[in-house]
Amino acid sequence: MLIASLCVSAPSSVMTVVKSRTFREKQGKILLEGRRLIADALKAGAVPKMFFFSRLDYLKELPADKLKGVRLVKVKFEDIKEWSDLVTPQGIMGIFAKPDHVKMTFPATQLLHSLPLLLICDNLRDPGNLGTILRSAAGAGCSKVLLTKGCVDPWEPKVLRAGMGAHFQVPIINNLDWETVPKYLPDDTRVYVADNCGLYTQAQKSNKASDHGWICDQQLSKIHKYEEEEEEDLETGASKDWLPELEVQSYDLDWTEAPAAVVIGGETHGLSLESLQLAESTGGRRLLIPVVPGVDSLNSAMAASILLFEGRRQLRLRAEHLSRDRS
Ligand SMILES: C[S@@+](CC[C@H](N)C(=O)[O-])C[C@H]1O[C@@H](n2cnc3c(N)ncnc32)[C@H](O)[C@@H]1O
Repeated sequence: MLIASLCVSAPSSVMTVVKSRTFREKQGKILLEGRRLIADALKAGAVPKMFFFSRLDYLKELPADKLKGVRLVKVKFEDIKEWSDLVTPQGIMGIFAKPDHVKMTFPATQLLHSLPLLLICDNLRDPGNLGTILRSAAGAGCSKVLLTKGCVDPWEPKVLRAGMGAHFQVPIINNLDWETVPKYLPDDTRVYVADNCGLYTQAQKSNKASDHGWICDQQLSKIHKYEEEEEEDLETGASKDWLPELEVQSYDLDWTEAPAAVVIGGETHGLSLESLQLAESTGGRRLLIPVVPGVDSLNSAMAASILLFEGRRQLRLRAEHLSRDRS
């Protein structure tokens, strides 16, 4: 085992580079911290390039065959403490090649409990929220998590910290354009959008998409926005996308009869038009978690968790009924 002692004159500036999105994107490398996360990454087949550690014991806990050809650098615990994002630094950090979900091996127990339930994150910007969502998705047995362009990088240290190992339990497909999302969905998937519709309002009579039945207040405001844009377009002759009509249903009514994907909207702008269009084209609906009047919306991670565990409950109930019918 070849171990180098690193003379780092400005450790914090080295780590600033290693933790930056530019480093991850240009170099295709990520930083992982902590013994458990590093062990999970190695088990999943992630490729290590370099380890910083303060005690040899920490390296001995890792599988020796995975350390071949890896640069091993012994540093002072004070350095690790300075670089660390953890409340209790664990004395080891590793630089890995950015994992590719196709080449990763996910834990057998996770695969055994995997359900025809997917999650799509639509412009989620908050690292803590995304990490929490990934952890819930792994816990609920989601088969995949798709992140559209505009979401925070899942390999950012704060996302990794909140994810608590979920990155190596469930496949995460990142940086997707909406046009490519359907390629990652199983056949016949219905896409449902999580929608904090607020108060329902009987749509006023008009010739627009709001003609039929009950729709969300929020949807009405979006419709007004698109109507204004449409009027502008009449002058230029350009045609605009129309606002999809999607039924609203309470999240606790059955929605898992086909493979289901749930879209969670971003913290600031909520759901995108593209997510509504995909839901409409796949026969999906809006899922509403009813809240007490006057409460605006739930935090996106909370809403995602409620919906995913409800999806899990429904799928397990269906499986139980099926097995009872067969016996
Ligand atoms: C904080 S909310 C978005 C608020 C945003 N300002 C808006 O007006 O849409 C983030 C996302 O969480 C989900 N969400 C929040 N509350 C929900 C509820 N009561 N029912 C279903 N989904 C909800 C939705 O996907 C929403 O887009």
